Amino acid sequence: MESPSDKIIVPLDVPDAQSAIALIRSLPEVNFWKVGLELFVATGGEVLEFLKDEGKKIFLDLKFHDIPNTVKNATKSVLKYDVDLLTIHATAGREALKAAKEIVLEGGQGRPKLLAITVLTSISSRQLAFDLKVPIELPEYALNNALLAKESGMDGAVCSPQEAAKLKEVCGDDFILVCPGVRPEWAVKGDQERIMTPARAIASGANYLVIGRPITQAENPSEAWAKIIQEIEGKGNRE
Ligand SMILES: O=c1ccn([C@@H]2O[C@H](COP(=O)(O)O)[C@@H](O)[C@H]2O)c(=O)[nH]1
Repeated sequence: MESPSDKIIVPLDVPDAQSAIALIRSLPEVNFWKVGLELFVATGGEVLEFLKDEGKKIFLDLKFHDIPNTVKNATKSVLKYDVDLLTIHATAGREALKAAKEIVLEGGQGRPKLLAITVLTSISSRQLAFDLKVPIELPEYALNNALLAKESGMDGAVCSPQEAAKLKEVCGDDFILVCPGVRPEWAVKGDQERIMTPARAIASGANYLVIGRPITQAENPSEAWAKIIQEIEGKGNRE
């Protein structure tokens, strides 16, 4: 059985390879790292190669959102990095999602697993309705996007832990749910809108939690990591 530490993905939201490598070295207990837009735009594949050499798992969170042909070719370019997870916005549409899946299947490695972004965890119900003018409730919209992703061959979705239980129930156990928007009670929310504590997020059905600033910006990141693991194990949380 997977231990809580296998379920936590820590984002390398730093501006250069030097800072990324320092962070990776300072947290040897972390096995799964996320490389997102900030670091990938700055460094390309450099840190991905370092992570591979260190035997770490990689979530490449590039959140593709483009026409099918571009998503297909960008996914093809990702194959050379041999990463574990890759993200595409569900709102890129059915054809873009299917095109990405076809390219991964053609690659024959069974990787990366493809995850669709349902609704960014920084978006509130109010923003969805008033800024983005989406005329349905947020949980229903997230579920709709997850179902579109599943029908299009995606392996899973990125969602808020607040939507995880419903998405698991409807999309099934083998549909991987990766949840950012995770905040221990002692951490600040920052720009995240739809949050939940780590223990509750796991109990709600999240397969993986993405936890960044509560760990990486902590005075002692190793202690913050250990505290989160203890809270998930039920030793020390107040839930
Ligand atoms: O809906 C989404 C999709 C991706 N993210 C990414 O997760 C981390 C969260 O970091 P924190 O510091 O724990 O807020 C970050 O890299 C985002 O790009 C997300 O937050 N929400």
